[in-house]
Amino acid sequence: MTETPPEDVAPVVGCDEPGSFARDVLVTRHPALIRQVRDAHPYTPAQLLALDALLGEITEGVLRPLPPEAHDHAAWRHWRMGEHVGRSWFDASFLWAESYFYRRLLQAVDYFGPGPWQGIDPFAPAKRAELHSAAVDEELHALDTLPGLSRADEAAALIQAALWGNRADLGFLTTAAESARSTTGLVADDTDRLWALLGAEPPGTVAVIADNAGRELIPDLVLIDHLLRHGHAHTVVLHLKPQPYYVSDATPADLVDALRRLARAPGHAGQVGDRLWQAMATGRLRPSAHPFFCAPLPYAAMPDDLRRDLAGCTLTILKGDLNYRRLVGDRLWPPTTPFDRLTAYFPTPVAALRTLKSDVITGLTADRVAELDATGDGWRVSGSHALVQVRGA
Ligand SMILES: O=P(O)(O)OC[C@H]1O[C@](O)(CO)[C@@H](O)[C@@H]1O
Repeated sequence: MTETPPEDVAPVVGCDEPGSFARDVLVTRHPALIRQVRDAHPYTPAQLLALDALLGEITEGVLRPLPPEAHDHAAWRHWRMGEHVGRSWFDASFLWAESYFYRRLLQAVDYFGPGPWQGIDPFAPAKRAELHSAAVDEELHALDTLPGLSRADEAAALIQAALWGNRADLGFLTTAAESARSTTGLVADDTDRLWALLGAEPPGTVAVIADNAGRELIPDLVLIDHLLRHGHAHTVVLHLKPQPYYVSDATPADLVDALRRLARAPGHAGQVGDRLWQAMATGRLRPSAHPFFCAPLPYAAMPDDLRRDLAGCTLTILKGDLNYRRLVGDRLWPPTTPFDRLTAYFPTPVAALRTLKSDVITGLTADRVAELDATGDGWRVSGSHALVQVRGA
């Protein structure tokens, strides 16, 4: 029997449904973020005016285009900006509206210049405060327990740390109630399959598509050190965002800050930091920041150069909620839709490590979904649940 391809039936996540999670992000989080950014730096009258105009536009107005002189105007035209201009923000898909929101926020604060504000990350104060917090001190100190663990226990601990590190997302924490929620469990756990894929001989190149800086990137880097050190990868390509995005997403500047924080830490964390510093110098850890990582599109639409770059890798590890949405297409799939089927297009085997912070979910059994729904705790969006899902070769 042929099954109906799920692509034909699953709607793209939109923002127009009253009471939906996506609509709430636009109605509540984006205005809150603009207010936060307003106070982040000593902005000029023109920048404050531009931020206020953006606030008015996203709440009551219609979507406006990027200025024609913007360096990426052509890219956004290609990404269908024209179709959205003059319409309500709520008419756009969730993925498109969020991505464009962050681009316009950077425009308002002159991030791309020219001028003195060029390259000043509006989210840097929040990222920096987190990176230098007592919580990170404690997490770095906790790494001193790793040398006492067996290789298998260390591997398991590092996957858990990288997985739950995804919960530390500054955008997600805009609403205080959410930060208070506790974690419960994994809705899917393919960790064994992940390690099986990482056992390739000889070790090849592993791609890691990073998510957040600071408290998420640090455990990611510790995992990367483990992969390099124990022969799971000869080289790791770490894909970062080329510009500030979704508040805390890691840019190359955030990678540098995290490496410095690790390298200057006492104990085991410092040793990890030194090794990674060295791995950067030898090219075994290679950062990359392709513009497509800030595009408002699913990964199925990735450009050929990125596809070619990834295609040489033995595995791609994707961190976080947004990467998961882009991986499976940001559609409201029936949750039992096979993850393998939806990710078959991806040029390498994939492993998604994500805490659940939006409606999209795939690859579960009907019983598991019923069980989760019965808890009534908003398991899809609250960040209380996580998953490790893997598609092999
Ligand atoms: O940092 P992550 O895990 O990608 O999460 C970002 C998530 O936050 C949101 O921007 C808002 O909750 C989601 O749309 C997005 O998927």
